[in-house]
Amino acid sequence: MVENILEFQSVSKSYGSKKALHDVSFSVGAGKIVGLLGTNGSGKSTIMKIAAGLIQPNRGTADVMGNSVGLKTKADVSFMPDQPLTESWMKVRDAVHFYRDFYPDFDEEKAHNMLDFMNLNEKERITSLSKGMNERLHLTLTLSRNAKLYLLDEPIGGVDPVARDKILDAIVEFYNEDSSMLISTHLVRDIERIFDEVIFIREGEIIMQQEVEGLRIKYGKSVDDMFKEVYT
Ligand SMILES: Nc1ncnc2c1ncn2[C@@H]1O[C@H](COP(=O)(O)OP(=O)(O)OP(=O)(O)O)[C@@H](O)[C@H]1O
Repeated sequence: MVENILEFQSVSKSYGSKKALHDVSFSVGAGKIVGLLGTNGSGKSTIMKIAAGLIQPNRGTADVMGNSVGLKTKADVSFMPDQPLTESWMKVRDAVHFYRDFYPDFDEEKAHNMLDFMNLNEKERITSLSKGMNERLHLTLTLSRNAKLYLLDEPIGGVDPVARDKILDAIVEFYNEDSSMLISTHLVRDIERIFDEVIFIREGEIIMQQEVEGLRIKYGKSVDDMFKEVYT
């Protein structure tokens, strides 16, 4: 069995002359939910896009299940980008069918159950959904694949605090424990309860990877307290 589902080793990435990641190394173990925490522009989305195989690092290696990120690993990875992938003409139902036809590992029954849980109407047009409802839909589509690794980029940025709790419950409930999850966010306090481990990133560099339990015991602090301390 491969121990690390995702592994970055000394990854650097620049956009033109702008450095986004510098010598980034971390891993996501099997069965773990890991928070990727950092302020705006710290490099979270860049990490997600590299892991999803959408962009290439300039230096270093990124592996999923022991394979270098590429065509082969895309089948193991379900990515929820911070911008929706669906088309404006679609109804919720069309989006589900689109994913079902596109991904062989898509579980349609799970999608219907999750849509119910999320209070989403399958007849609704995607263009008429609010930002928060759109996020619920994309989370549903992303989690309804039977993937090894789920990458969620800011999954709760657009939803109100009450709905956030519901969405986190959905992540925990519908998450398959044989797989792993990397979730980027700067809304640390709202989401920290679901993390096994957290990674702090600042200006393109990893400054800490720690088990949440360890953090509480070693420093006597919540992840949110630690986050505020590191970033202010
Ligand atoms: N396509 C691009 N072209 C040029 N610079 C970019 C591009 N994408 C990202 N950057 C820069 O790279 C750095 C990291 O960006 P990234 O989007 O990875 O951060 P982030 O932590 O996801 O931020 P946010 O929380 O605001 O989404 C930022 O300085 C950003 O301006």
